[in-house]
Amino acid sequence: MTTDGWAERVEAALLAALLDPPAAEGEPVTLTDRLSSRLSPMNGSGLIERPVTWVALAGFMGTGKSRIGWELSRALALHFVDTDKLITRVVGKSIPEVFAQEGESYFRACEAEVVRRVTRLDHAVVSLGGGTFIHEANRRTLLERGPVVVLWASPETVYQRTRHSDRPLLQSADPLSRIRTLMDEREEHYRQGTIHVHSDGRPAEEIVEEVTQRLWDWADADAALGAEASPEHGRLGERAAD
Ligand SMILES: Nc1ncnc2c1ncn2[C@@H]1O[C@H](COP(=O)(O)OP(=O)(O)O)[C@@H](O)[C@H]1O
Ligand SMILES: O=C(O)C1=C[C@@H](OP(=O)(O)O)[C@@H](O)[C@H](O)C1
Ligand SMILES: [Mg+2]
Repeated sequence: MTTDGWAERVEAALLAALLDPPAAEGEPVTLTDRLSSRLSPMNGSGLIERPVTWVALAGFMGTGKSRIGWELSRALALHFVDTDKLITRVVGKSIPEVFAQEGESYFRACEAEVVRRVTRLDHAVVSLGGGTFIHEANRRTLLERGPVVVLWASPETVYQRTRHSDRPLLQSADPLSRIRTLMDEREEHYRQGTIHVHSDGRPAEEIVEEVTQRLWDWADADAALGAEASPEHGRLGERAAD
């Protein structure tokens, strides 16, 4: 198994996924430049105040990472990256095809590379796959980069939300038992996230609202901690406004 050339392909896919239309002649072409140039028109009417300019969403399958991540990115006027979609784009196969034809370990290697790349982005909401945060190196890289919001749901909710999908790890004669077992195994890892939000029986807008509020609380606490360490750090100008 090899992921040679992956860094370049992931970079190209990130650019393609985030940039529409493609760069015109004379426009900045690095990812960071393009991200800031794409966001700048929104600054015309004043500052955009956000709690953060980067956040990742983790949690079990079906907790709503992809959907809530997308809606959160709209609410915060940030770009959106779903790591599974990125892998699908780079490999040219669906996630079930990657698992069936290349194997899970290949998929995990792709995931690790994608984590390294998306943690170098700014102005982005990143929705992870359900297994991404389970691997220690990914977890460390993500938590060093910024807050990781973990979404939670009961096994029954997960089952209802995933029963008509083709998630490879849930192809079982008894998917509910499989969900329970896998969730038990993974729980201790998910607990290491920064912020925890329940998604059972709640509409997406309510979840996005709670996530946003909790990110503000986190950012304020972080700024207060920084101010204690160094009085310069906590000033308003240091917050994630642009
Ligand atoms: N809060 C919610 N209430 C109802 N359905 C939801 C909610 N969040 C997500 N869903 C639906 O559940 C399914 C799985 O959500 P998804 O975002 O793909 O989860 P994940 O990325 O965590 O696996 C999708 O059909 C999605 O629209
Ligand atoms: O939990 C997992 O290991 C997986 C979760 C999936 O993503 P979602 O959590 O978005 O369904 C996808 O990455 C892959 O099927 C493996
Ligand atoms: Mg998803």
